[in-house]
Amino acid sequence: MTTKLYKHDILDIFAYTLSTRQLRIENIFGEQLELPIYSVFFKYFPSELGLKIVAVDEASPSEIMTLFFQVLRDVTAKNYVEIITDTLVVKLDDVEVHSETLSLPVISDKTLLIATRNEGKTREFKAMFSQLGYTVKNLNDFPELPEVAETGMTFEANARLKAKTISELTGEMVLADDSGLMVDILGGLPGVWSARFAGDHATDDENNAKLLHELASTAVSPDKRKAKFHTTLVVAAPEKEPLVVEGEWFGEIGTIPKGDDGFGYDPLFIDEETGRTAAQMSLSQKNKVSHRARALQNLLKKWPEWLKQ
Ligand SMILES: O=c1nc[nH]c2c1ncn2[C@H]1C[C@H](O)[C@@H](COP(=O)(O)OP(=O)(O)OP(=O)(O)O)O1
Ligand SMILES: [Mg+2]
Repeated sequence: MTTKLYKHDILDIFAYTLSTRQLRIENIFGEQLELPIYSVFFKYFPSELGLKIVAVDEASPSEIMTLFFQVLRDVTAKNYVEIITDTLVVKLDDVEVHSETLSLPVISDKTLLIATRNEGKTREFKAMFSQLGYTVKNLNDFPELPEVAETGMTFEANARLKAKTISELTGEMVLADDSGLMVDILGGLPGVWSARFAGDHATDDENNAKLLHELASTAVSPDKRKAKFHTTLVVAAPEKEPLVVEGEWFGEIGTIPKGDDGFGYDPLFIDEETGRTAAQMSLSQKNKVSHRARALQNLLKKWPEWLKQ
């Protein structure tokens, strides 16, 4: 007897299994497999549905979410947008996919060009977008594309400049990120000049040293070292009005650099929630709380409407 598994079956099974931590799925022979979710050997059997089950063992929430999207795509052989609008509530520790029409951006060949040469940003975007099935490329993959002069006085102006210029040159949909550190006692500096705080071709270490120097005389107590990271993301595509979102992350500036992860001012930026510097966080930890992660969450909410433009 062959059990027909349709999309809603799979969704029900997934929602049930992930909530009960038991993975229960009927294979094409109608046998039910009761398996604990996190030591699950979740095997697809080839069937007329074209369903195949992949071994998932000790998977992390993001890996299971990737599997979840893969199952949905395999079962319906459709792209994310159709599938996601039917997704049930799936709770996985700190990753939640809601049933209302959450649509994920659909990019034809699943490649997204980021108008940046900053590998620190790119590493974070790669981690975020790979969970949604996309390959991220940046301007270092296209050396023939020009450096865009950031003549804007705001993050949005610069992000628009970067996204629009590269989109017009390539005819592609392009995401740009203009971001920076804004320190209260410095009146919001270095802000849009964060990359050039210590001079036109300053390194991260030089920028951090300048920041410590600027604060040494004026801001001894922690309450005088309040700061935030800001990101403005702009998506530009031919014949469309650009999509603009932003995100912020609050904290304070440390007195000595701590941590080896991240990039830019991360070793000096102390997250207000955890008291750890951004450089003391792993990539996935930072990608849950950072200004960039928050901006991306805002982007994913606005994306479906923007795509229909
Ligand atoms: O998560 C972050 N953690 C630490 N520092 C950060 C972060 N996000 C931006 N920042 C700093 C780095 C750079 O000094 C400036 C961004 O300047 P910004 O012009 O947006 O980037 P960029 O010039 O390095 O590369 P690009 O313009 O090609 O995207 O703010
Ligand atoms: Mg820049």
